[in-house]
Amino acid sequence: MIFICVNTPTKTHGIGAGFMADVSAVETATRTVAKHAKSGAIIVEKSTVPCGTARMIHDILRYFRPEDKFEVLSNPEFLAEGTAIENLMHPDRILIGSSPTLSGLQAAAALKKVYAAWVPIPQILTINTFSSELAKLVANTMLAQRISSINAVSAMCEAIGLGADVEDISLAIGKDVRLGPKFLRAGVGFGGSCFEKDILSLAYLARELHLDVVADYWLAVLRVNEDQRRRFTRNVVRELNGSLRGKKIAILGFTFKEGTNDTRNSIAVHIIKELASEMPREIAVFDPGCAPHEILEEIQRIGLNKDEMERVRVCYGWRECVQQASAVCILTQWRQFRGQHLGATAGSSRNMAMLTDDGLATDTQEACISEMAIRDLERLSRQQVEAPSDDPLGRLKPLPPCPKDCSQCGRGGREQAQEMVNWVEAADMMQEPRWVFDGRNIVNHLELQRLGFRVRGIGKGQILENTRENRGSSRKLPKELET
Ligand SMILES: NC(=O)c1ccc[n+]([C@@H]2O[C@H](COP(=O)([O-])OP(=O)(O)OC[C@H]3O[C@@H](n4cnc5c(N)ncnc54)[C@H](O)[C@@H]3O)[C@@H](O)[C@H]2O)c1
Ligand SMILES: O=c1ccn([C@@H]2O[C@H](COP(=O)(O)OP(=O)(O)O[C@H]3O[C@H](CO)[C@@H](O)[C@H](O)[C@H]3O)[C@@H](O)[C@H]2O)c(=O)[nH]1
Repeated sequence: MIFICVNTPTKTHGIGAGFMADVSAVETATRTVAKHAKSGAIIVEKSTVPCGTARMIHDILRYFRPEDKFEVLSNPEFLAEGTAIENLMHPDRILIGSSPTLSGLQAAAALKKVYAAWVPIPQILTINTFSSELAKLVANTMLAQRISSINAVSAMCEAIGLGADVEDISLAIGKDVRLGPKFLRAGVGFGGSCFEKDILSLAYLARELHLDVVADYWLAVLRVNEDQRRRFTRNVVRELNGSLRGKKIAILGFTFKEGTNDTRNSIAVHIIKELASEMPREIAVFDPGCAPHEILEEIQRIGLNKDEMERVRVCYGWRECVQQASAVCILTQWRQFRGQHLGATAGSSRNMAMLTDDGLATDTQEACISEMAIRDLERLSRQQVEAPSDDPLGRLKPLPPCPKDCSQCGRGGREQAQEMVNWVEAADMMQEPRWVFDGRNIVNHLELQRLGFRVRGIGKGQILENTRENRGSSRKLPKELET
């Protein structure tokens, strides 16, 4: 069995540029396979590809090896970055697409047997090749669609004000078993190397099939995502009185999501570009998962002009980043940003209501919940002892520890990069008006306000109203910032 897992980015030139998936790496890999594979080998297409790619692989093999027989299966990968091993060991499902011929079904059965070594049989689905290829694109598009839907709601909450809180809405609708609680976390939008390219690929297919309304429907998911991050940048500029000149902006979080060092198509990249055009004194960037030189290389690719680029500084720790900043923008959901002195729960007013001045829980319902949480924890830890190991054959090797002078860790070493943000200290280090723009709703907004920060989260109608009242300002904003 030969697995093809090469990259399939969006085409950047020629027909379909900006939409169609570029399958040239699959094509090249298939040629390599054609050169070396034993007759009868099963070729497993693991890359995310447009419908019909398995047939292309089959045609290439037939062209180069007309005498030999190969089966081509579609077996899309569903793992998410940061949880790859967990997703591999405990997948929701395994999808195997084959041709409906006897040899196709036999090949599918052979691959099923491989997975059956650790995946329960009912979770291994065998379907036809085209459905399998399409299912992968649809799965990613629908996950992204949920994020855009809740982000669209967050925009409405902010506009409504009056305490409308998107986190409360996520909680409320997620309890409906038909909707479920996952992928309802509002934020500055989704990034990464997969969602955008797969939506574009699905929309391109719809357009090719002359289904323009369908294509536009899927593309709206991306439009909401772009609007979400632009709205975030507009809000930063707007709250800083319409101009960033002379101000330092700290960016906490550069990777497209927590638990990875992947910066491909990160929301931070787009936001830094937009903020840089406002000519701030400095944009300081820090990410606990990403080597500073990698951040810099990625920013150099954004296409900032020389003047803009000179204003960007990549930092080795949060202190250096927030020092003298007028505003902090949190763009990735790293736990380190929640802070030493703040609760682990997000910035919802619902979570805050239970805290008194000394931080003790007063609400009996919340107290009850913590008791239940402790019981849950106990139950989980018991289950874990009984649960099968993630590595029953002992084949996974732990990563060797990082050397002291590791270039990936940078100047301050890994410890500095991993340090929790101390918001009390940050308050002293920052400049007025000490804004925190919480693009992932992860910090405790009330506690930060108590420390003297002005805080703006995503989809927090109430906080916007409070902030305005606190300032007692009826300042008129430039027209373009009002839109
Ligand atoms: N990254 C993810 O979390 C994820 C999850 C599910 C599916 N996918 C899909 O998996 C595929 C790969 O994604 P990725 O993120 O690993 O991409 P990647 O760019 O990180 O890795 C692709 C690798 O393929 C290699 N490669 C390219 N052409 C080759 C050739 N002809 N022969 C041998 N090697 C070749 C590249 O050198 C590179 O190491 C894509 O189709 C992607 O959509 C990715
Ligand atoms: O409620 C949510 C969940 C995620 N995100 C953002 O969405 C992006 C993507 O997150 P996630 O899906 O967890 O990471 P990926 O590694 O991109 O994984 C997706 O893309 C992979 C590649 O195709 C698929 O295999 C996975 O199933 C699919 O989840 C990140 O920027 C997240 O911050 C949100 O904003 N809100």
